[in-house]
Amino acid sequence: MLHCKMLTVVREDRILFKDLSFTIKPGEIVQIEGPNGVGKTSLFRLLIGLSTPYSGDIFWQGSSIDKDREFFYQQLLYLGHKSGIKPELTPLENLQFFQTLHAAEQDIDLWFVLAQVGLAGYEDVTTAQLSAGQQRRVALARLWINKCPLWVLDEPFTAIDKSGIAVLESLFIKHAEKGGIVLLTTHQDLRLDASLLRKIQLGGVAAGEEYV
Ligand SMILES: Nc1ncnc2c1ncn2[C@@H]1O[C@H](COP(=O)(O)OP(=O)(O)OP(=O)(O)O)[C@@H](O)[C@H]1O
Repeated sequence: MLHCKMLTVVREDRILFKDLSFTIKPGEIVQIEGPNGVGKTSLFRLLIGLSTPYSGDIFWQGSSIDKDREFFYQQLLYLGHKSGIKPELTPLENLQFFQTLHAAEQDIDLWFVLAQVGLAGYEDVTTAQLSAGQQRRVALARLWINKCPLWVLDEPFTAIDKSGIAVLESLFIKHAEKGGIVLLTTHQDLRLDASLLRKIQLGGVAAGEEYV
């Protein structure tokens, strides 16, 4: 379970959000919503330890993440605006690299994974030569091989076409069914059934959504 308690973030003397609290249970897919600049990425940066809140705390499995950050990071897969892939390596080598460095499935067929993200036939091409969407797909392929329960995905669908988004939505459902958590931001309209997707609105209240 992920619990954010009374988080306040200030940037350049401006309060982005104040006393933000929410809890996400295993099996939930949660979209943080809000207009450009409202603080979605800033919230995620708190989660991954790239910045600290002005006040408040974040709890994972009942303990403050400050108490055992190493444990928390082992449980967390983060995908940010920058894909974190190595352009000089092939898609296959990128996944092998990820598999070696992180808690990842070792027995999974990486050719199968690359086919899942629509990169069959591109396994051995230098990633730098791929299109923007294909490069993003290389980064997203990590979702198939990681073993982390908590996925924090900042705009995962950037440059991804409609069929790619549908494949990812199915993967999110599978992850949630196994007790995982998907926390994401996107400006795309998701096709996930409303019963499967919880929305948390930053910076205002929209109909049918939750303001925290
Ligand atoms: N390190 C920083 N120093 C100063 N200001 C910052 C810093 N990081 C973010 N900000 C400001 O905080 C605000 C929120 O930025 P953030 O990236 O969290 O928004 P966002 O909701 O993710 O936006 P978008 O939908 O455009 O991705 C912006 O006005 C940004 O300029």
